[in-house]
Amino acid sequence: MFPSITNNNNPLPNLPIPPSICSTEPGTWAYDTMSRRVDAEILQRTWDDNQHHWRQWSTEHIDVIKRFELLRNELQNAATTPLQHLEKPVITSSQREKEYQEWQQILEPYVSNKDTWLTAPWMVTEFLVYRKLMQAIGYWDPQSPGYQQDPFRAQKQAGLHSSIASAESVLAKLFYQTPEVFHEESLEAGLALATSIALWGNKMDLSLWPADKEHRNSDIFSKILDQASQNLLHDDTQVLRHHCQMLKERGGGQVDIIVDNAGFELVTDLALAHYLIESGIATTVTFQLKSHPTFVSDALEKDLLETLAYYEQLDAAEFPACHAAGQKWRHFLKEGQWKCHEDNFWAQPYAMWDMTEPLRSDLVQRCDLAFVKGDANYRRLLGDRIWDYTAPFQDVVGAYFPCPVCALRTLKAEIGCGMDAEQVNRAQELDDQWMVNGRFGVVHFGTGTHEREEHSKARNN
Ligand SMILES: O=P(O)(O)OC[C@@]1(O)O[C@H](CO)[C@@H](O)[C@@H]1O
Repeated sequence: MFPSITNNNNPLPNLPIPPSICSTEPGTWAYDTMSRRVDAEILQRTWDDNQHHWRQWSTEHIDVIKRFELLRNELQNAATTPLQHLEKPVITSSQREKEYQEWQQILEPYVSNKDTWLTAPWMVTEFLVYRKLMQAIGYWDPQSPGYQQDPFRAQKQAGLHSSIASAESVLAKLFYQTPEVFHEESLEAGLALATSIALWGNKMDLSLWPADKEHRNSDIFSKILDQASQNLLHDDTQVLRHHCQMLKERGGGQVDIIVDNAGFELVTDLALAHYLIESGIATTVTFQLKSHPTFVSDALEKDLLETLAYYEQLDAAEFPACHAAGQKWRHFLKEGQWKCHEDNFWAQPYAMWDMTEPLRSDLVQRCDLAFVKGDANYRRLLGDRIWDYTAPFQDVVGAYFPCPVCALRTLKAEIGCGMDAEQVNRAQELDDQWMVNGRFGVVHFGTGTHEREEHSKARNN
């Protein structure tokens, strides 16, 4: 078995690497996703939202509808359709060439092995759906009417607009009802609240909970936050607090947020980033974002900028906390306290121990703490492999990650580590869907490889 698909010399987990999750077992979430859900729910909804444009777009140059239907057809026959390499795209930059070559390398073992959409690792096939969708609409082809067009735009906007009541309540709670949290020396209450908001924001994922206008006026999120502590299956908030305290005492560090979904979850990440700057934990927060639309709601830089623009123009009388936050966020961005970075790696199925360059070296040399948001990113932290649920997070992730890392994840896939056996038993007894319905969450902290300390020691000697 090959633990790595890039054959690099990156550090690996500290335990033997278990097999990958595939989508061959009926009754599992992976099987349901790849044999039904991506086609019948996700691509069907994408069709409903886009068919009007696509009918107009199909030109002699690119038949979007035909290519979209070919993809759907493959997925409708997922059990018998072997994976194929991607079509050679229009190469407009060295970045595009690199991305294409990386996909060739990712797919090669499964194409050679004649694996199908179900027998290849789930992580690879699920990311491939979205990569093929981008190719179908000509997302990178300047001649295509689909060039740089986000097929999930309507759903992302609905997510942003429909969650405004929840956002107003949560931003008021963090920034106005408890202003002392910013100045508190111990970081006790503020960090716990800000991370809890960002963690449970991950529950509101559009691919599972399609947004609609009906919810605009209801504050669903407060109820979720009220149940937060009883639904945590592992909580490293205290260890995280010690690390953040150290950063604050050093005058603030460079903190990254490896972002997951646009819409409400992104607002909760912006709230966390806001807290990190104002509390003095961070001098800079870098948002690590996807380089193309994927997994329906995953955020790109343009989604973050649209969110900010939407919040700052909200009526200050109706939504005072959202409006004020929007203005503050604009200031952070303008002053360089917030930065955005898109990278192909975040939209690819590599295990995180196969992180590509120059991203990995950047995290080693620059980043003092990376928050990793959401389920799909967490799956990649674990290489989407079947670890024992009780395997320590430090051995699985902390041992190889290029910098100190904190995962904030609600459970939406049958995978996990770092949980006490009693907590796993409790969740199993309470809910037979405990691994996939987003009801339960974890806060995990890992030290990372300490390469940065080693580099600076070597420099100083
Ligand atoms: O990353 P997120 O938004 O928290 O969750 C992504 C997700 O909805 O997609 C996959 C199934 O399609 C699972 O990893 C997970 O359930």
